[in-house]
Amino acid sequence: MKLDPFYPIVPDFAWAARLVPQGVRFLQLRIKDASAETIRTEIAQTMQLCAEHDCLLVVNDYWREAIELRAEFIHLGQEDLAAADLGAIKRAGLKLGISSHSLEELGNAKAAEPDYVALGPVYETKLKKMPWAPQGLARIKQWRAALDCPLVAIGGITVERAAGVLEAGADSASVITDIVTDQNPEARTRQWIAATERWREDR
Ligand SMILES: Cc1ncc(COP(=O)(O)OP(=O)(O)O)c(N)n1
Ligand SMILES: Cc1nc(C(=O)O)sc1CCOP(=O)(O)O
Ligand SMILES: [Mg+2]
Repeated sequence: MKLDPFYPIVPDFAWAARLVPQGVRFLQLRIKDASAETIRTEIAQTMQLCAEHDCLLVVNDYWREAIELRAEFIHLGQEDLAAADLGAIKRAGLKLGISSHSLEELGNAKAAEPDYVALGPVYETKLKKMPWAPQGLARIKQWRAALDCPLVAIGGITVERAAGVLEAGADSASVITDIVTDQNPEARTRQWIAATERWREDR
């Protein structure tokens, strides 16, 4: 499958409702610290929004809810993957994206036959403390050569860095901070869409 080259991640439906109408085609809903009821409501609302805007939605972490609500795509980190019922995910027809930060984790990810593998952090990220040093663009080339599925790059990516990441071989650049901390996140989203247009046209 071909991924859109721009892959923003939002923390809730309210953020999705701001960004998706700008022309986002590939989005992750990454909810943290919410009640079970809120999680289900937010996933359902964001699924409806994305369906209305022809945007492929990836639900982070909550694979049980994604199955129940008939979502299309789930993202799991390595610990999430180890704890998840991979058979149930596959039987439900959910597409699967998996994080990786080392060669060992790349091997774990490939063994799960994912629909994309994410490599991070490409650059230093301020979003969360990570035990891995920034991987850099050379690592993207290495991961690209080792994979026969799409590659997502994540971590510290800005609109100015997006072209370098995509030129290095990533199929999509994922981003949180560069958008959600911008003074005008809607305008920043449009800048991202314009900056990644060349890779969209190739598809
Ligand atoms: C595209 C993408 N890449 C990596 C992650 C991180 O997943 P994980 O390590 O499970 O951490 P949390 O995001 O769940 O805190 C991601 N969500 N998306
Ligand atoms: C949530 C997450 N996971 C990463 C990984 O490397 O697995 S990096 C990251 C944060 C990405 O956000 P920002 O664009 O703000 O740096
Ligand atoms: Mg996770």
